[in-house]
Amino acid sequence: MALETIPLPDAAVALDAQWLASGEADALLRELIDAVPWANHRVRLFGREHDAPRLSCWIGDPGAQYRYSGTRHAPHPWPPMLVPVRDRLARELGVPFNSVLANRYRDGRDCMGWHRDDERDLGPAPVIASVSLGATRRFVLKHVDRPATKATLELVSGSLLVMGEGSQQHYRHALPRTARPVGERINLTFRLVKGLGTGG
Ligand SMILES: O=C(O)CCC(=O)C(=O)O
Ligand SMILES: [Fe+2]
Repeated sequence: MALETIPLPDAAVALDAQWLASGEADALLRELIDAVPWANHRVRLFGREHDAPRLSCWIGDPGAQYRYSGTRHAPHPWPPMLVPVRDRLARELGVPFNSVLANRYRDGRDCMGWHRDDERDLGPAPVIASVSLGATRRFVLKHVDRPATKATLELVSGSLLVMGEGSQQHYRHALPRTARPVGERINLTFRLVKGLGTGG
């Protein structure tokens, strides 16, 4: 693993452009397209509900619930091909990830708006491991208090982006839409949901 630090104040962010070999990344993309029950999640924007511009699936250990649009959702069980990926990330990063949000961007119109992954269930300083498969897409980070402090990263197939301490507290991130013709992409954000089984 060759993680390179992205120099951003107040946050530990690192990128390994070649965490998976390209053949491995291609195979995983194909397998996940078939194995995952992709669905349109609903998102709330300015008080109104819309279909998110992407397909998603929340995957994890039983009890690793996920909140969106004000509702708690039970996780889909781990598809077998994600288990070695999760275990390798846990080993290399020292974080016992128990869930992953899988997002599927069918083309350049699919995207994700500015947000933070700062759900209370992830604790005050979550480490999020983001694995990208398929088409290269642009990923942007912007400091919450200083909008001039930002970074633009090209997330290629097989890359691993680690958003560590401070990254959710001090930055927002987004995956903008693009008019360029781009193929399909899957992104996997591995997370550690705390307090499993407490029901709180
Ligand atoms: O698709 C990406 O690279 C970003 C996904 C993301 O930010 C998320 O799942 O919270
Ligand atoms: Fe995110």
